[in-house]
Amino acid sequence: MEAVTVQDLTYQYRPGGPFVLKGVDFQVPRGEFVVVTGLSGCGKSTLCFCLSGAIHHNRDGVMTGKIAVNGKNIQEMRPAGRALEVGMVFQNPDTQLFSQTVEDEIAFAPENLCLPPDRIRERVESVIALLGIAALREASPYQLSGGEKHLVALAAVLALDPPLLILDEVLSQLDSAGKKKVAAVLQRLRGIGKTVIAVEHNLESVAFADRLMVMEKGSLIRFDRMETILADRDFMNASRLLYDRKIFNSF
Ligand SMILES: Nc1ncnc2c1ncn2[C@@H]1O[C@H](COP(=O)(O)OP(=O)(O)OP(=O)(O)O)[C@@H](O)[C@H]1O
Repeated sequence: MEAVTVQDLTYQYRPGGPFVLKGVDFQVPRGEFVVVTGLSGCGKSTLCFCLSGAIHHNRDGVMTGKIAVNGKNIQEMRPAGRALEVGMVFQNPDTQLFSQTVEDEIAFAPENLCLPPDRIRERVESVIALLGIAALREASPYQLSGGEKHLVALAAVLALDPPLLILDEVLSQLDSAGKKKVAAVLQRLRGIGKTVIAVEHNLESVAFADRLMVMEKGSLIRFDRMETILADRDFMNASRLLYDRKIFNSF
């Protein structure tokens, strides 16, 4: 079964307003790692909000089309059920961090699901180990750097073990060592069968992805194997995507 099926998706932030997404159609099979890219303002974050169901918080918005996650219509799912199917890390992690300590932040969602205390502890410890953030355990999420906040938001989402992860520029605020570390974690997540849809501007750190989705002005203009698009010099130049010349030249 497909992890995600999107059919003729359109979105306006207000009735009669501009179409920020225009007839977007795609499918992502389970276990695939997809990177979404495109120039600023082309609709990547809006697509993420739609895929995660979070767009429902914007009451003025008008969404048409269909989104199915693991065969279930995302619009018809309750928030608790949705959180078990899809986890999203927002571009601005401040919007999703609210606990006193990093440990509490990670434990929050499993506690809300009323998991037994030993299973909560087990999940907290396993994501702390997976992301290598033991040193941040007692820290206040508000006092972390932008990159650390993204890591903690990712940890909190992983604590629910959702099969689909939507990541909106989680690597962008990390230094190059941090990028490598988190990219390795993302590859590991793919290795354990997670489906990942990750927005990134700079393709260098995510060159391991299976497929690349390129958006332009609310439309999906290309969705193909990562290496195929990177090797298409005319397309890369015309679409002004950010790439590292060393990678570009290696294809
Ligand atoms: N809350 C909002 N209300 C109205 N318009 C919005 C809102 N959020 C985004 N937009 C508009 O929707 C369009 C797409 O924005 P979006 O944030 O999805 O793009 P993006 O590709 O993620 O950009 P970036 O790479 O800069 O994060 C832009 O024109 C933006 O101004």
